[in-house]
Amino acid sequence: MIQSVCVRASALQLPSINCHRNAAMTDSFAIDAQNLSYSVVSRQGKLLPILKDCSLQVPSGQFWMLLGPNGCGKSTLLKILAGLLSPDEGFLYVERPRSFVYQNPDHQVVMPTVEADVAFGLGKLNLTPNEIKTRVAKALDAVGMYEYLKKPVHTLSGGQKQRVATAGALAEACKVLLLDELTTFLDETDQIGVIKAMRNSMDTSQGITALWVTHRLEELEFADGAVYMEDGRIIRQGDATSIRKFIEDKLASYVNQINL
Ligand SMILES: Nc1ncnc2c1ncn2[C@@H]1O[C@H](COP(=O)(O)OP(=O)(O)OP(=O)(O)O)[C@@H](O)[C@H]1O
Repeated sequence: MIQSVCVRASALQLPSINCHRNAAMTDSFAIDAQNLSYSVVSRQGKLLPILKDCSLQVPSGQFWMLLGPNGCGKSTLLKILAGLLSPDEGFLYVERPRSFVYQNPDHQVVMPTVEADVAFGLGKLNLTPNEIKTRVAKALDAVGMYEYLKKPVHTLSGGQKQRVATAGALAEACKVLLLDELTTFLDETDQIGVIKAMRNSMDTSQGITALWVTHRLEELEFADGAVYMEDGRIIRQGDATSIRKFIEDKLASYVNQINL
């Protein structure tokens, strides 16, 4: 079964995945993953577990973040939620359509102008030219980029490209946005611009759920909830304030240990 994932960059072959929706469990969650495991086989033929028994639930309409140390499995989990990788085991429900936005801003934008880029994914939807114009304008407005409508994309900063990519997903009326470390390559001003645009688009577009992978604790200020991972496992999930405190306490205890 091919998944109906809106992927912005060049056409990707999506693998098949077992998804069994259980309505009773998932009604209030746009993302509901239970006991997901994922392994790869090394060149030496050894099985390397990457995700171990991961369960998470993101309520519909909320903006959540996924945090954890380098290599703990955040991107792998996000790709499974996007349907780009298949888990070995577990139950998975993600509301459709869903869209995956990549980390590198230069991999996001594919058309010569902002307007054409945001309209890029709409071709398949059988819309009239007026409907396309309205969707593009609304999506660019949500991310604070409407005045850039006619600009060539090569004149945009990294953060502006990320906002245009996000607008592309919003224009396609995606229900779930999966955002992989959008602020990694950005300077501080662009980083704040992208996250504020994301928060604003969540507040102005109804019914969208987003999961945002980040390393930056300060970004939790913009989130409703968060998931913290370590070594392929989900350690904790909950409201953004309590997860921030949990991670800060962990960091403080680590610093204390190395100062002893
Ligand atoms: N195809 C693969 N083959 C071998 N190892 C892999 C493969 N994909 C991921 N890994 C390993 O799995 C672990 C998790 O990778 P992943 O990219 O999901 O982590 P991450 O938390 O997103 O890391 P980062 O924060 O550094 O981006 C890493 O140790 C990575 O090297």
